[in-house]
Amino acid sequence: MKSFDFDFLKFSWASAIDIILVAILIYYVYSLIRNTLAVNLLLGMFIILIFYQVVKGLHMDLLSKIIDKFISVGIMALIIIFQPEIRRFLLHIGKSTFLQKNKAWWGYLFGSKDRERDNLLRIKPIIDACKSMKKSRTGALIVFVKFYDDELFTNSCEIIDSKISKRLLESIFQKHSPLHDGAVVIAENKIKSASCILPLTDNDKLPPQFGLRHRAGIGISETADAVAVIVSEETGEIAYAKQGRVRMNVSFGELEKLLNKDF
Ligand SMILES: Nc1ncnc2c1ncn2[C@@H]1O[C@H](COP(=O)(O)OP(=O)(O)OP(=O)(O)O)[C@@H](O)[C@H]1O
Repeated sequence: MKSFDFDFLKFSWASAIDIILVAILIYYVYSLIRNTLAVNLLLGMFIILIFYQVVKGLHMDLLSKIIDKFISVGIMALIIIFQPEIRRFLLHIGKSTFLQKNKAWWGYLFGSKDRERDNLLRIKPIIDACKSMKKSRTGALIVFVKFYDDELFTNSCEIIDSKISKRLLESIFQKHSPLHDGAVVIAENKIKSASCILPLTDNDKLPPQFGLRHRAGIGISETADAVAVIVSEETGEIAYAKQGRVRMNVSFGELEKLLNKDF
């Protein structure tokens, strides 16, 4: 009689590490795609995979061949569909490395006090502009990126490349300015461009009051390593978008802390 092979039940340290790493990977993927349409896509794939296993188990050759072909083409399709998530995932891994996380060490080696002071100086005009735009109910969308990606922004943007200033931000967003439509992009310590058309998020779980400005702010935080500050024209409320998630009603104290951390 044929005996069962229980070899696969042998458990080693390598298996334990393997399981832990897979659990961490699943957690990372889940936290990146949570509240996005990618969850539905992943669920759809999962259902197809289960169906494939059932069909294969029942030896339904024709159907399993069709699904097999579909899956092999599907891998390419998945890379295209999940391109923003894959990009974010890789950026996230890069940003979470030991040296990146321990900025104190970088600062110690390369003069953190100066950097902190520079940071506050650079953030202050933005906070002041937001305060005044909130008061005057001027809608604004400001995107912060570490490195300006020509491919992502130059198509629709008006290049500015100027020092960050409160009055410049206010005049860009005031209603009669020809540049007020779209987003301002701040990178490398400069107002790089204005009037930028950004990709809109297709998240269908956002509150109904979110219009295009909010959707564009959230959209760019999903597709690029960017954060966005949104000043609502309707309510004057400040929102902060990061990694596809949005924080509403952000106070100026919080905004300063968030920008100091992320920008
Ligand atoms: N794809 C886009 N990229 C950048 N900015 C955009 C985009 N689409 C719309 N906007 C900006 O959003 C403005 C329209 O905002 P809308 O009223 O739809 O937004 P909202 O999210 O409801 O915000 P508010 O509370 O300010 O009304 C446009 O005038 C334009 O400046």
